[in-house]
Amino acid sequence: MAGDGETFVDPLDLRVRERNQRRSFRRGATLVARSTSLVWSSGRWLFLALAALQLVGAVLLAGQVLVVERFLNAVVDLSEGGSMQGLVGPVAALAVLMGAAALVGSVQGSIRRFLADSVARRTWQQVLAVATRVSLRQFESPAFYDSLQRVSANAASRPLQVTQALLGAFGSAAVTVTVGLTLAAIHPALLGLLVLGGLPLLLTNRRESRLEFDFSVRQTYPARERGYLSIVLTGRNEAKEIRAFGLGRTLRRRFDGLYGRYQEDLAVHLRRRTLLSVVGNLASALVLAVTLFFVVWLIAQGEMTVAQAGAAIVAIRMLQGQVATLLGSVQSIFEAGLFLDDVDAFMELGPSADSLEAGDPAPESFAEIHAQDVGFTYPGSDVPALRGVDVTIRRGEVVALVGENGSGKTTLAKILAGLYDADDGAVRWDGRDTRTLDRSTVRERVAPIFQDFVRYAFSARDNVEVGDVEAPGDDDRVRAAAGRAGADGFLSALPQGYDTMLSRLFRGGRDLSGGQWQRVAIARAFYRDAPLIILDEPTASLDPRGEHDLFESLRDVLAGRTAVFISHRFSSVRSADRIYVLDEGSVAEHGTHDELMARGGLYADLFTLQADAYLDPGRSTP
Ligand SMILES: Nc1ncnc2c1ncn2[C@@H]1O[C@H](COP(=O)(O)OP(=O)(O)OP(=O)(O)O)[C@@H](O)[C@H]1O
Repeated sequence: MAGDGETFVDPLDLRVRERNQRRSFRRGATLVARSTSLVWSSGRWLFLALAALQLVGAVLLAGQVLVVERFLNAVVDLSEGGSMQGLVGPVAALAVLMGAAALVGSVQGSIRRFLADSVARRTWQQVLAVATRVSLRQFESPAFYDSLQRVSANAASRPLQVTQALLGAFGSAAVTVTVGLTLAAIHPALLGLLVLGGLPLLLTNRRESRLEFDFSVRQTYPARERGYLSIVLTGRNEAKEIRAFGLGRTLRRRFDGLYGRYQEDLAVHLRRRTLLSVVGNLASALVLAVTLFFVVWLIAQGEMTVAQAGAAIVAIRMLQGQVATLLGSVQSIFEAGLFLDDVDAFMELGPSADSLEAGDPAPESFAEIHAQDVGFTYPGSDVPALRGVDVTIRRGEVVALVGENGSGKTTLAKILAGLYDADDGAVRWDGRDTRTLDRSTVRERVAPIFQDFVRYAFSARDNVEVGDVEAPGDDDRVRAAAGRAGADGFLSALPQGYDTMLSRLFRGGRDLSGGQWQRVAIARAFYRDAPLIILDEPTASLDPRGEHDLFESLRDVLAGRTAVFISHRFSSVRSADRIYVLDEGSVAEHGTHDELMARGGLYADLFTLQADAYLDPGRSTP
């Protein structure tokens, strides 16, 4: 991953890396080739059209220089007693050329904007395709996550920068060559003076861009602080607490203080930049004055006509602007280089994502799933989350996982759901190691609902249907699943029924209570026609009656399907066919409720603790 190992990558470090990256010719050539292939693959016809228009634009500019010479010749003729007619041709040609250049410029602007958008779209397609397919394990790696964040944060602006810079570089290179040749044809020495005139601007521009860079590095951290405060001050979730604790004024003052300091720094920075720019332009103007004297001298020597001199001056002004654009574009390509590196590193994850989809499809159903001697350690962690876990789940059973916080229940559920592969041991479906099966088909056979299920800002119907997006939308099935999860009543009563948007973020949207959301999530699992359902604390937000009803009807609702559920409420667990008690990543004991109570081990302790707390008001709940 971009060579960062597992460490957190601070955006500030990135900017410093950006500044310190090699700016060799080779790197520049690689980046130009990389940018060209990105832009080409996003819209080759638009790219070709732009390149052609740029050539046309360059020729039109060179043409203007030549026509200026003819125009000045006609002016000189006029002053020496010639007729006005001689002026008509050059003036008309100049008007046509300038009009055509303006037209070409505006068409280019529109095409460039559209092309930049196509590049952004293509980048998003590639990044999102990889982001939604890579192993979940990648999300445990800070380096991966940082890379993903960087790529997505930049995906909106950097493709535009790459496109503009690339086209800017091509365009100004074309103009520099054509107008430069025209100038050299007038007098070769003028090219040397032109380079000399550009030198002060080049030096001060470099210095200016360094100043700008240092300024933005210095501002990165306070800008992030400001950004965070603005999120807190405007966030929907934070709004309650901001009011309850009266934090608004204090946080606003903090935000404004940061802004004030930023503006003070900005004023100093802008003063420095202006000074540099004035120095650069004065020096350049000085060289221009020398060039003008030189031109006058050439005229006096009879080596140049007045008309040629005028055309040369026009060409020099044009070239100065073009050289500045060329330098700026090259600078921009280097700046975008790290983004392109990030995208490439990210794309390399694509093939490893594909390898997860190799293998036979998982069987439609199973007689027995056996997690055998399973061990698992989260990336970046030293302590295993699971060790030698042995769990058997037979078709049609209801199996419960219990244990204290952090004992490994959710981790085991994720492995059973095919979201992680075990590091040691194996999960076998009727004897077949799931690692040899196409993982996407294993996931299709499981319907898991985790504690932190997603509350999609979609309609109520969509919130149930996300349980099985491949299935053709079926209202009856949606209602049936919601009914089994006890959600049909309140969803039907919403203003637009199942079409109601379940979020206040959108017009006409409604929010649900925590318990209602949990029922919608359970409906999602029931909607999926999977042989195995995994419910991670499905009743945590349900009221006691809701919880009781759900477990009472669980076997009916499952209709022969197998369920693994995790719960801290022992009252809901006791009816399970088998209960596995996890302790620090291992199975401490297992059996039915009666067997485990008779054994008098950890389960019996925890059960008694909870039961006593309900019965004896003097004791606190565990
Ligand atoms: N993403 C992660 N990265 C590193 N360690 C993790 C991660 N998720 C969980 N862990 C660790 O793995 C262990 C098992 O966590 P797990 O979430 O499976 O426990 P749990 O039994 O489901 O807990 P709870 O009852 O609180 O939900 C814990 O020590 C936890 O700190």
